[in-house]
Amino acid sequence: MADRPRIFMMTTMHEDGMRLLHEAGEVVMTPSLDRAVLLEGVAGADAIVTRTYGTIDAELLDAAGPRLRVVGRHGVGVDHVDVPAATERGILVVSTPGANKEAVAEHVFAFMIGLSKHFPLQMASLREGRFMDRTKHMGRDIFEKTIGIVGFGNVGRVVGRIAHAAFSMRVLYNDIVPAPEDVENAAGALRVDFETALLEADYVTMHVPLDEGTRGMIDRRALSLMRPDAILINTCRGPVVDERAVAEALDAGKLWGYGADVFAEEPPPADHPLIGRPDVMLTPHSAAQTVESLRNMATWVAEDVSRVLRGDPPLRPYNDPETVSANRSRRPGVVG
Ligand SMILES: NC(=O)C1=CN([C@@H]2O[C@H](COP(=O)(O)OP(=O)(O)OC[C@H]3O[C@@H](n4cnc5c(N)ncnc54)[C@H](O)[C@@H]3O)[C@@H](O)[C@H]2O)C=CC1
Ligand SMILES: O=C(O)C(=O)COP(=O)(O)O
Repeated sequence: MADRPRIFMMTTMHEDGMRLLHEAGEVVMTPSLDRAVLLEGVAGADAIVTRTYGTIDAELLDAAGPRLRVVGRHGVGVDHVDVPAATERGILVVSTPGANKEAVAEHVFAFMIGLSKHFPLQMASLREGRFMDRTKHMGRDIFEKTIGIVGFGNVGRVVGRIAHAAFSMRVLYNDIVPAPEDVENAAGALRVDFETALLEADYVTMHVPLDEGTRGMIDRRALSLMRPDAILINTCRGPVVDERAVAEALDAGKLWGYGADVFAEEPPPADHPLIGRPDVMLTPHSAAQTVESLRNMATWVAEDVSRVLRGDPPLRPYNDPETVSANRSRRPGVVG
């Protein structure tokens, strides 16, 4: 069919989601995320599907042309999408909130357990034939310690529930919006200000979106408030944490360990100050890369992109459909 919607993919994804998109339109996969390739390839698209990489700004939206109706975000963070520019142009943005919350929360506990028990050091001892060094690195238990959860949304709440139910932890959270009482109760969680979370927590874990209010939230000052034996975890976005300040705190013995799935720059440079240290655990933005989470993200985004393309309201809009629709009707030359 000549007039099938054109779905421009900036990434591949789980086959269950791909199948839905192939039913909804003509799927075109970009051969690379090179800017010039994207600007050329996106022309004439009705939909764009993105994951974490490849900036979707006003220029790219304009390069798509007047048919573009929807940007589908496989995943949660939309810091690489200019949402106001999309709204202004009458383009819906849909995402998959909650699709990866268990995957990321479990990843947080992998870091918490691994760093508390000195896994990097102990595994190196074993690998290097120093088995009897087993007593050299005194770990610690998580049971009944205090966790400070910064950002108590989908991921933060699962972290809170696990901390409470599995480790009997004291759960403090900091969020700009108070959680409903039943949500707080499910995690035995108490809302505190940012400084209190930093001052009192044995584990501080970051679950905020990257925006102007959260960029550099964990800086030298924040680190100086934390306990010297605290463990800091960052699975949200690299720029939320000042990595150099973390390296300095670790060097000065003012932080027990750092676990991160995200970096200020991705991929990080080879001479990154944290890579290779025994007091950190780092993964390559892989917290959401589990079977269940990948299937959720792919099928949920494909479902919403398909809905929008056939004129149905999306289930998980990120921008306001009414504003989008009003702006769209005012745009000259738009299609559909
Ligand atoms: N490593 C990975 O693969 C993944 C990373 N992420 C990142 O983690 C972030 C959080 O994910 P979700 O919990 O699913 O998002 P969410 O949107 O459900 O929760 C974010 C929470 O942060 C709060 N918040 C916003 N600004 C704040 C501030 N200045 N101080 C305190 N709280 C603030 C919000 O009110 C909200 O409750 C995402 O935005 C994304 O960037 C999410 C999933 C996977
Ligand atoms: O959901 C997010 O924000 C993530 O960072 C992971 O998303 P991805 O697997 O890159 O689509």
